[in-house]
Amino acid sequence: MLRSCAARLRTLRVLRRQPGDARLPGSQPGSGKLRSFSFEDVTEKDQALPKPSWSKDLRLLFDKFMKKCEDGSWKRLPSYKTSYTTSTIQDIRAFFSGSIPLKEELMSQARLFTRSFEDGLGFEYVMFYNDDEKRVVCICQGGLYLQGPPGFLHGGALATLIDITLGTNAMVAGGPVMTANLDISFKRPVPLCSVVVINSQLDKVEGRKFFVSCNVRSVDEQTLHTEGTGLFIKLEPGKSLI
Ligand SMILES: CCCCCCCCCCCCCCCCCC(=O)SCCNC(=O)CCNC(=O)[C@H](O)C(C)(C)COP(=O)(O)OP(=O)(O)OC[C@H]1O[C@@H](n2cnc3c(N)ncnc32)[C@H](O)[C@@H]1OP(=O)(O)O
Repeated sequence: MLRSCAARLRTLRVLRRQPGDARLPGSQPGSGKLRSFSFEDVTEKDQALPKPSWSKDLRLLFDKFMKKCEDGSWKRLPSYKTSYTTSTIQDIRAFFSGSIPLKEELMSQARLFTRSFEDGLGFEYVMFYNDDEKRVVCICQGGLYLQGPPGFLHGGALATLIDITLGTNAMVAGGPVMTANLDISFKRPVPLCSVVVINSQLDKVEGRKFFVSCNVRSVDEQTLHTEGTGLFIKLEPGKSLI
């Protein structure tokens, strides 16, 4: 497994040097400098689709869940490198009542943490949502740059994946939320480059409070790696965050 990860790393290093790389909108490829930027420049590519860096396990799981999407009971959730799309930036600013602390030019350089690594080296994941069951499943593969103990996934990386899965579950049910509390029990370490499944469930909604829980299991479901619960608070339009 680690050997295939190393091969992917070599391939990615070669790919990284190719010209015309538009992964960082606003940057001149190869110049190392940032040019002035307009949001219209963003050509967002859906990151939650198969890539060469995906392992066979991740591809098989992806196919399995795409099959479940065919009758409409499950939906694949697209995912982008920014936390927003070109058309929603004004809505987001209005929603947060001007309390986004970054200037627009810097905002244009900001990236969703989990989509900031090069393909295969960081977080590779796809989420699927079942509206009737209020469940979100995240299939994910933590790459070589997410190491904690030698050969294993960093606990903070796993906590991040849990946070975005639980947060997405709350968000698809109730709109924009922020994490107020996360409680995670690490039971068995996750081997680096392996694939795990985060199964989350919306347990309860009390006013603006969304209570969500999850477990993290190996692909063969034999190993329970982690359990977690989270509290997410629905944001109120116009209420400043800071
Ligand atoms: C149009 C916009 C669209 C945007 C779309 C963008 C698309 C993004 C797509 C990417 C997907 C990402 C998914 C999200 C996952 C990442 C989340 C983060 O990292 S987030 C980053 C990390 N997180 C942060 O940085 C958050 C920092 N914290 C905060 O900003 C605020 O504390 C708050 C917003 C969480 C709540 O503030 P506030 O609105 O003023 O709330 P109140 O004081 O009024 O309380 C309301 C109720 O909640 C209770 N309650 C509250 N807190 C707690 C608690 N800890 N413990 C227990 N309970 C708590 C409180 O007792 C009350 O209960 P009750 O009396 O009604 O019964």
